[in-house]
Amino acid sequence: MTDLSTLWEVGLPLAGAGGGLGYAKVRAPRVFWSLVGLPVATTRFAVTYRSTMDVCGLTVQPSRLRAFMVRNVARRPDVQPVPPKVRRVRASSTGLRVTLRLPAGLEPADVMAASERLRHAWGVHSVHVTETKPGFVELRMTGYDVLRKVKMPRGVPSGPMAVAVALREDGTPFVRDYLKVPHALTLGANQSGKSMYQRNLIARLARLRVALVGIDCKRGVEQKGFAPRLSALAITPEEASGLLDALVAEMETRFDLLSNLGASDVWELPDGLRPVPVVLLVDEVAELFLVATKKDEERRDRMVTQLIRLGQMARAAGIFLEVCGQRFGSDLGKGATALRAQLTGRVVHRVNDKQTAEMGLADIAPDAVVAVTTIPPDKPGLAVAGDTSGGWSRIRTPHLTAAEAAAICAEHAHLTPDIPALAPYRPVVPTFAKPAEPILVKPVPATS
Ligand SMILES: Nc1ncnc2c1ncn2[C@@H]1O[C@H](COP(=O)(O)OP(=O)(O)OP(=O)(O)O)[C@@H](O)[C@H]1O
Repeated sequence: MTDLSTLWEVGLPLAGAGGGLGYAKVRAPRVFWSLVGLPVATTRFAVTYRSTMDVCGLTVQPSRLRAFMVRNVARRPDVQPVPPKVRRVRASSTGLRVTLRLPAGLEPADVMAASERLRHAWGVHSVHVTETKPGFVELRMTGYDVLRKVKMPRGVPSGPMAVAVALREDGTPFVRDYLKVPHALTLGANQSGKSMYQRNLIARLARLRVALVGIDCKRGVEQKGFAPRLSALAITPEEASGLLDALVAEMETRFDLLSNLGASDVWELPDGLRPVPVVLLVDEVAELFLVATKKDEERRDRMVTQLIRLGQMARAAGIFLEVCGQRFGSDLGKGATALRAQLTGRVVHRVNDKQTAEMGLADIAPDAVVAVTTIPPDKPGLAVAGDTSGGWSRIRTPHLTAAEAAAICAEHAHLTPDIPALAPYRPVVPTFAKPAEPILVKPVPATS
């Protein structure tokens, strides 16, 4: 029997009567796309490429030399407009990727502006346009909504600190590369999928040679399950304050080492001398800013200062920040916006108001703010990821239960590095006592 949960809506281009191409929406398994939709869409692309580019306004007038050759050598009276040259076509389980060389007179923005027209012309779910190098663009076409049920593509991202944590709507993985973007902020309302994002991140990082450090002031409800793979965990604001002090001390020790060895960055050191990279995961940053008494205020100010110091300097020492929260504006308290400015990787899930979306994205990718406000509540895990280049994309994490993530952490517990400065915060991993062996009593007959 067909499992209805695996059915996908596939735009299936059909050859209609009279040679015209029709378009039918059918409910079909995802594999159907690979078996039928993809070959049909590829053929349709190949057959209609020139005419589609022409009607979508993506052709230019031929050069004089070309026009001369067409008329006098090929002996054709009409000289056709020239579309971009197709340099490469690659098919994948989610769609097609086509590399185009743009002729003089066309720019990537022209192709981007026509992407909606191309999508309809070829009957695919989406067409995304990316400039790969000057003069070249890549059309990424997907045959169905890849974010509906996320399946990560195979293959590992390159780089010692890079993990594929979610899928982009163009079918490519969203890679969190700490060497490119050292610190990041994840925002979202209740039930928007923030914990799922962190869970995926931890599950991927757990496999690398990296120390994971958690701050989860909700008494550890989110992060305690990952204890076997955590080098340190703080579950109260008091512990968080001590842990941040310890991390700053560790950063200073690492700078002493760099200075003694004449290096400016831990990645310049040979493998044997390089301190293990540390990723600090803060579950709900607002908890660190909350104050009830004057004494709390001092601790809060100290913690925020330490976080800002880590944000400003820790990258070179191999310490990276991954901060999560519902909101992150100046209303949190002193130092909030200074800290936010250090967290340049931004992932914003569904939020309760436009203002929160602006807190997350307005300073780095203003166009993305509107995209955040359109995230529907019935699609938890869907988010908008922005980067400092002003670009942004819709992403969604694969579904991963807390138990699955905890199992991955337990499996990779042997990779957990010991960092002496953080030793007082190393979580105690609960060991469950083995049930006692049942005592076998030899039955004695009642009559004996
Ligand atoms: N990528 C996803 N795919 C499918 N379901 C998801 C995804 N992300 C989150 N969910 C579901 O949405 C619900 C809320 O997710 P999650 O706990 O991560 O949200 P949250 O933002 O951390 O919420 P809170 O702030 O209340 O803790 C969960 O039931 C989870 O299973």
